[in-house]
Amino acid sequence: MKGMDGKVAVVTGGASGIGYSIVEQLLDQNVKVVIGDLNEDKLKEIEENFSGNAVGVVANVTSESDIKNLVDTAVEKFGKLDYAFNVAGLNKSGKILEQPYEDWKTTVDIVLNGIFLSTKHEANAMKENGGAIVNISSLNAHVPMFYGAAYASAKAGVEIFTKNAALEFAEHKIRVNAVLPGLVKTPLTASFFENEALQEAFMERIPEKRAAEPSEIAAPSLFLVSDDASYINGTSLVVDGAWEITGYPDLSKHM
Ligand SMILES: NC(=O)C1=CN([C@@H]2O[C@H](COP(=O)(O)OP(=O)(O)OC[C@H]3O[C@@H](n4cnc5c(N)ncnc54)[C@H](O)[C@@H]3O)[C@@H](O)[C@H]2O)C=CC1
Ligand SMILES: CC(=O)C(C)=O
Repeated sequence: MKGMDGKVAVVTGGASGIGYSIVEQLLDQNVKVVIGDLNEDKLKEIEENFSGNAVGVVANVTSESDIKNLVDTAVEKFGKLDYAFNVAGLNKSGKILEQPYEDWKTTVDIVLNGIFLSTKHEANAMKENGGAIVNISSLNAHVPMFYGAAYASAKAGVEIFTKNAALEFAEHKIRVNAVLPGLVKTPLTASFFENEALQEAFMERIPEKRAAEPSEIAAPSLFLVSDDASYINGTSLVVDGAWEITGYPDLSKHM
């Protein structure tokens, strides 16, 4: 992709699933990568496999000092920061009537507050020379899902936050875009694929009749930071195999 050779990127949540696929594709484009994640063992394994080109930093996206350290590491090791992919996330949603407030707060903290902290520090490191940021939201930002209120609310927050950041950072030549994946086969969604009835219900609604592979979310994410997307800013790219058109199945029957 245009302009990527020799760039430096930070990827939060890069030890698994979509984030890891982004890391692999960045390394293929000769981009140096600094990964922030909680999974120390996986970070060590990645560092060993891609010696010198990928650096792992144990970082919790809800900790401002961890995020600052992550960004500082990229600048110290590789001299600059050009791209950032804010991917870390989880889903501790549940029935609203029964949802423990702690689970609600954990979800919003990681999914939404983590994106704020990451974007803030990444953009501060980019503001002299410009750059590009991709925030991973979800189709749930547009379409509600039974028992997914905390996650969906936080992901909708990520989408509008991304547009606000694009507005504020344009003067620094930093583009900020959101990617909204549909169903992707990763450890996060493993339980969906273990429940046959649930899987069938999803497939009835997804016109492509399949979940995405992580690489199918990573590739459009890389496109958005590349020079090929130089006039794309503040947008939301839905990558869902046309699922948004049909809406979520009635999961209450299967959970
Ligand atoms: N898998 C799917 O169907 C979809 C996923 N997404 C979003 O894509 C992103 C990546 O998800 P997946 O790759 O599916 O999940 P995953 O579970 O495979 O990977 C998530 C990564 O984030 C890390 N992480 C979790 N909490 C963290 C924290 N507080 N600080 C730092 N790292 C943390 C985990 O250790 C893990 O490596 C998430 O934001 C998720 O909400 C969005 C739409 C669909
Ligand atoms: C769309 C989404 O975020 C899922 C299925 O986790």
